[in-house]
Amino acid sequence: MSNTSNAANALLASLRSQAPGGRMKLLAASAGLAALFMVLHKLLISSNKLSAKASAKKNHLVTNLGELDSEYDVIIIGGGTSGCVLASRLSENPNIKVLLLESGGSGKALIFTRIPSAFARLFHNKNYDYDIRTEPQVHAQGKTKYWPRARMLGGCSSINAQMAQYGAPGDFDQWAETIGDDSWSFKNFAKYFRKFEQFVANPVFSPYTSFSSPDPSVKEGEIGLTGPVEVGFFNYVSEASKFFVRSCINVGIPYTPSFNGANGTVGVSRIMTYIDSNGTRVSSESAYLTDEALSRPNLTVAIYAHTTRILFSEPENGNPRAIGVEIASTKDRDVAEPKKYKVFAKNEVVLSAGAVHSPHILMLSGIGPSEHLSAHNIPTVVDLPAVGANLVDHPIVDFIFKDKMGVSLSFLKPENVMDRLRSTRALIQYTIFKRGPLCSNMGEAAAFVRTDDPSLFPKDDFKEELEDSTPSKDSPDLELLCTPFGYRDHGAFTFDVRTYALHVYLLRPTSKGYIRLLSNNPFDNPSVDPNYLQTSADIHKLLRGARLCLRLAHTEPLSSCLTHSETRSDLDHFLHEKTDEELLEIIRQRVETVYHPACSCRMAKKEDGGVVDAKLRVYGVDGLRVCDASAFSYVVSGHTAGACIAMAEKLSDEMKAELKANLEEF
Ligand SMILES: Cc1cc2nc3c(=O)[nH]c(=O)nc-3n(C[C@H](O)[C@H](O)[C@H](O)COP(=O)(O)OP(=O)(O)OC[C@H]3O[C@@H](n4cnc5c(N)ncnc54)[C@H](O)[C@@H]3O)c2cc1C
Repeated sequence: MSNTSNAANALLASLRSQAPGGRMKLLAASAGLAALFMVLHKLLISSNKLSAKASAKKNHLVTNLGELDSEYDVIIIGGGTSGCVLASRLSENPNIKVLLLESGGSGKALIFTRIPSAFARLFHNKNYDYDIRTEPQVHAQGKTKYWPRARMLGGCSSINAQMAQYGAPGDFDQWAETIGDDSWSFKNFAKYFRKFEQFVANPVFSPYTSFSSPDPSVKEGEIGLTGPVEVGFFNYVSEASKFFVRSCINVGIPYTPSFNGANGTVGVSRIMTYIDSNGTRVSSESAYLTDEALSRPNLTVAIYAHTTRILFSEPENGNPRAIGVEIASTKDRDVAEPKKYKVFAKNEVVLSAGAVHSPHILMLSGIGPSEHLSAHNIPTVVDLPAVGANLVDHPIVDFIFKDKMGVSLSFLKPENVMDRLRSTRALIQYTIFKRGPLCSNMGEAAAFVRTDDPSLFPKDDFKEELEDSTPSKDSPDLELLCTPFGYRDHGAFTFDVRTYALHVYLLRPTSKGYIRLLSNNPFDNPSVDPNYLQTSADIHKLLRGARLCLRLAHTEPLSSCLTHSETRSDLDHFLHEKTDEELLEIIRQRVETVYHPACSCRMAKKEDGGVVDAKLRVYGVDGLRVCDASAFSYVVSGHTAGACIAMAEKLSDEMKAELKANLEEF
């Protein structure tokens, strides 16, 4: 409401101040279209709210925590990317009674999660985002960084950039080696990617076109066709992103039809996305918590149900056992003494609250570094120092250029009447055809490269030897991305000219940080420190990536798209003239999260800093597992949602088999 009236006021103001007689018709047309924009916008939002309310009612999402049963077979904490998969898959067995607890509401009820380009509109809104700020980054000019983390069903899959690239095969082989269990190796684990994927060919564009006439380089079986998560190439791709792909090929990055194949992920391509053929985001809520799943009598999904701690029994034969959870309504988060409820788990509790909140909840429950827990008056249940340690995140650096050819989508954040006209047209196009610029997922194309590739980084120009942190030679350590407009501060700041942006991020950082408690109030955010650029290798690899981005901006055909005569100091047309020292300082100043925190409860041997074993069971306690990005052994060389979904598919299969055996015993 406030956004639309702001737009209307801005439009009226510009009409009053600018309108000379000759432009009256254009302005009147703009006013008409802007009014239409507002009506469409309202209609979209209200129809979405109505259908969301209707569907919440029909699907019995529980909001009154007093209505919950006292006992379930399995309780899952966190209805995010991984939690929705677990709840849906486990409850396929009608004999397993499952409770899913989510701190937020429904994600698919929100219009800004549905429209692929709109996700940043939910950032900082405390009803939908935990609105986390990191500790000051010692190696990045002491600045704190904003970390969006979704509070809603679907979790971060409801607000992410929908890029469906899952990492490199070597990542999973390294997980298998780290934990000493071959079920995690790519050759065994890849079947879980195929299990969740439902590839739908876009008749207008697809590198594979269709499986009846596949691209010769793509083998059938390299992508799943029948899973719940629709993936494909239905995202909008701006002209500049197509030029980016060609410029990458021109500097020597090979074209690849698939980033997820057995041949590795190195190369450049248009990105496959979690956007369906109807131009709508596919989240793990929309894919797994279907009407059919929600109507199962053995599945209960409680929303606005914030877990305050896990409950344990006294140790009987050595280990304490997780027997249930304590919860409070998220709506009471500002109440001094919120009402608490207890729900018990007959078999297992699974923690899927994400890389920030899974270690947070463990520590609130007494599992973590004992001294740290005591400092916050939390009695230790298990002294497990690795909880919250080993946090790794992908750091990103952005470069912004002025667009010369009108290909930028900057108009989606309108600055003037012409922008409003174009965004109205885009909204109409989306409303009627579910196509067009609003279907941009922002990261439209990407390139994955290695910093030791001599064709991109010749030894004469890049002399420094950098430690190889990749798991195998087919794994990249840098990703280059293009977005169809430039922004800073995660979209909070845009430019008053049309812009285009290139970004580079480090895929295998060696810098490590932590998650720690700030207080013992379960509604407070924890302390988050990714420790960006702690190691010299990390910043020097980003420097190589920065040089490559700047080279691409000056390589045809992308170069002709950008106004290189532009001398504004907040744009980057002349950055390639800077010395390495100057560029290193710019990297320190600009580094941000690319939203992929992981490894804070990592799967590894206990003596190597592990929190969970190969079956994702927490060391030293029975009946408790962690399944989400926090359990990654190492962060994947790419985007993290796919590996979370596949991990949850794997655990569901294993738990179903174990629980079936248990149920048959009784
Ligand atoms: C802006 C953004 C863009 C991204 N872009 C991409 C991309 O393009 N492609 C990609 O693959 N990945 C992307 N990612 C990363 C990816 O989405 C995440 O790594 C992944 O979704 C994490 O899944 P998860 O299951 O670990 O946690 P989440 O999905 O974060 O789920 C955790 C859930 O637990 C809930 N929870 C937390 N605490 C409690 C509590 N106390 N009680 C009850 N519930 C609780 C949360 O509300 C949340 O729903 C992006 C992430 C963001 C934020």
